[in-house]
Amino acid sequence: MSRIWVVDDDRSVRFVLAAALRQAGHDTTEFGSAALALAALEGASPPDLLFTDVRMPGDDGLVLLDKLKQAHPALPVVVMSAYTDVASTAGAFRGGAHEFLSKPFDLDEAVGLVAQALGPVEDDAPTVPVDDPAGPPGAAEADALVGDTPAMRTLFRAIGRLAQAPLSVLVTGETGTGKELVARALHRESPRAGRPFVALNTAAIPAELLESELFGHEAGAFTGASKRHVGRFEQADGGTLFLDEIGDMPLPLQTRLLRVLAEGEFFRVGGRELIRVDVRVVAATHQALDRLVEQGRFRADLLHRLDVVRLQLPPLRDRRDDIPRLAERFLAAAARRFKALAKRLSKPALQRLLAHDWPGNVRELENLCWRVAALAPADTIQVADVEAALGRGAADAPPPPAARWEGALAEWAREALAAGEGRIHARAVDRLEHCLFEVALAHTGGRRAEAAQRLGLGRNTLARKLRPGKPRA
Ligand SMILES: Nc1ncnc2c1ncn2[C@@H]1O[C@H](COP(=O)(O)OP(=O)(O)OP(=O)(O)O)[C@@H](O)[C@H]1O
Repeated sequence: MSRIWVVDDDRSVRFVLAAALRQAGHDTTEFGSAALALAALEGASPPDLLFTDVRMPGDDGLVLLDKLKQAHPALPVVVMSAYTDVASTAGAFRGGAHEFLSKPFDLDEAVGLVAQALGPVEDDAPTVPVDDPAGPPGAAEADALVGDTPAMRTLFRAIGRLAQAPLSVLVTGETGTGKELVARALHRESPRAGRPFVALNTAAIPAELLESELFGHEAGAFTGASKRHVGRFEQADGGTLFLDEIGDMPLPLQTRLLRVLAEGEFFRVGGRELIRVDVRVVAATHQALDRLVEQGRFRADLLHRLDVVRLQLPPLRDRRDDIPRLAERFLAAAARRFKALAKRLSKPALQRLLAHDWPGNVRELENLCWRVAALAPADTIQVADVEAALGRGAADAPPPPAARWEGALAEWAREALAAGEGRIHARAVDRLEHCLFEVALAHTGGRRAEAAQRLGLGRNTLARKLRPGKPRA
């Protein structure tokens, strides 16, 4: 039985939610305002989970969230709101909300969230369908790594052993091979399992926000920092911090991370209070970090610090024998979600799956299974269904690198034009050259002649362009 608090000024919402939670076996307490909940916290231990409305007289739900996160960073808070715009959801998640529930919400969904939040992994584990007539799989089953090939058995043993040791782990492997799932397993099986698992994808956060995302900031630390923000390191105190795509971390931040890992303490951005944390870091990358070190894009000493133990995940094409079981698992999950009987693969359809190369690895297989589960007309999946789904999959495959930056450039240009900015062409060319020169010089260890040659530029041209005073966007 878990202790759950419900904070909402709307008595009827409080009433129905608390009743549903009680019916699910939880011990619930209701509060009509943030102040009442905070007052109760003074004398009592915190609940296991708290639901709060956003708009309330007095302190609103986001202020309450902020205060709670300062006092109890590991407490999962579910923010409820009738206003589901980006500002509300972003505000809630920036404040460290565990989940955002749009009002009116389904009571089963709210109750299911509790099970998900208080399961062995405390963070944003994939949602388990709560309305499953056959009973939802436990979080452990939903998160379990499927694999029976020698490579995976070796991996599972390593995870079992490593989970107990307080060592940093570097998980490497192509995209979609299950790096995050491995990090979660390391946490779930570790003595830290009762504490938070916090994940941060370094590549998904703009460089200028990354530092405050990791280490937090004080109110007024920079323009727009109106409130104190508790960073991921603090949120993960006592638990595990999963740093995905670590190869994309900008160099200055790598230096800071290295220091924090060495000393176990840091200041929030703009802060004076020294924060001590006990965090196990699991980092992941799909890039060859050793190559990035050679190119001067990744600090060798940080690599050594993170790479105490390395877990290399095999691409799916190197463990094709796992494909049938994985497909079965994903088709069963889709069937549960669609409230239907699981579809089966015909022999030729399975052969087609086995023959595919899976550049997107397990994630690609998972997506394909969901597509055929939804689209195949009969209970038995035919090879034509797989072909059709693979065809669509190709369109969803990640674009080649050049197309990726062209897309980003187009987006930048659209925004600049919309904002009425000037000198767009000159600024774009300037940035493009700056980026090329930086990478080429890093690649050649600062040797300009070689950098020019590799770029296909004359030596003098490069020297001229690198001359100080050249306008920069
Ligand atoms: N061994 C596995 N058993 C079951 N499901 C798996 C396995 N490996 C991966 N998956 C599933 O495939 C999807 C991708 O896995 P995950 O996000 O862990 O990959 P990743 O390597 O971290 O990807 P990326 O590098 O793109 O971040 C997830 O939905 C995950 O649940």
